[in-house]
Amino acid sequence: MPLLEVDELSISFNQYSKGFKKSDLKVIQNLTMSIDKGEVVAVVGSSGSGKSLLAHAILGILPSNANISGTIKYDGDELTQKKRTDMQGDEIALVPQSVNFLDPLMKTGAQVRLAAKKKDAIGAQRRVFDQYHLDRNAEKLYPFQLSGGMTRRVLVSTAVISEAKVIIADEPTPGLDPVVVKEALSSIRELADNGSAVMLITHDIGSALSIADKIAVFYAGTTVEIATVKDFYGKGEALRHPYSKALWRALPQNEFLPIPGSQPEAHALPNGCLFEPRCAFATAQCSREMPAVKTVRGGMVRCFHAT
Ligand SMILES: Nc1ncnc2c1ncn2[C@@H]1O[C@H](COP(=O)(O)OP(=O)(O)OP(=O)(O)O)[C@@H](O)[C@H]1O
Ligand code: NI
Repeated sequence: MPLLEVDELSISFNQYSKGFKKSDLKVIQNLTMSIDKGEVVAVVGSSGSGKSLLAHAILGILPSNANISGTIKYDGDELTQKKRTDMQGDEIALVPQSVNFLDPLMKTGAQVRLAAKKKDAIGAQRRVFDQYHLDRNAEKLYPFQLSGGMTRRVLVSTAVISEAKVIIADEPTPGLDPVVVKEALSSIRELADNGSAVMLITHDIGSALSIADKIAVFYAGTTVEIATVKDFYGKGEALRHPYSKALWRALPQNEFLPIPGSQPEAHALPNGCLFEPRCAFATAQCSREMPAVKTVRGGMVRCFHAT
């Protein structure tokens, strides 16, 4: 049984435009995915595809104008707001996308200790800092005194010390030098090897492939494919969705072929398949209906024509 299970999740925002006409902006549609213990599932997709919103929905921190449908389950039970309060937030931890999640007025050591589960918070914090190559002096620094790489390691430390069973790392490596990226990624892999279920959110498919077990490909607020890392090779012949194949082929180390067109915006979504306007294989059915999720060769795909 998966530790975290998202089923047919949809999220929209109430918007009031001119003349007080209320409209509903759909940002996530019928999104389905799951993560097992010990597994890293990477969520890849371009900017605005709904990656951070998925993380925020799981953590129950969406803004109040969000409407949610579908279910999110943790260890078999639906994650209601009450269940989240009962768990006191220590089963699911976020490595946030923005350093703004750190308190600028609090020294990093004290901040990380707040998340500690053990009684000996200082000991636990020092062990985690050692593990992530943050020296003794680092605990006395304020967030603004940290380098980019140190900030990332402090953020990861917060998740590690919480001993959370589900860890969601939202874009943990932007703007870091390659050595630090590698280090941050391997520390995320370690979390899974120690038994956590990890969601790695990134727009960098290369990073995702280096540590993940599965890749969930997002497009315009839904999962178009979930494939194992082994399916990413050659010209993408083992992949199931035209968008995943195109993403793979667009990598510099592959054919570097750009995908014509752009991801539709939330206020102008197509009626049928969200990828239809850019798809070379689209038929009349694709412009009429959104394809349901199906299993093809052991992977999940949302395409009428996948074989
Ligand atoms: N509070 C909000 N009200 C209305 N729309 C929102 C709100 N928050 C996010 N959105 C919209 O939802 C969509 C998905 O946003 P999200 O932050 O999840 O994207 P992302 O995949 O994480 O992108 P990035 O790679 O840039 O971090 C975007 O189009 C965004 O503009
Ligand atoms: Ni994001």
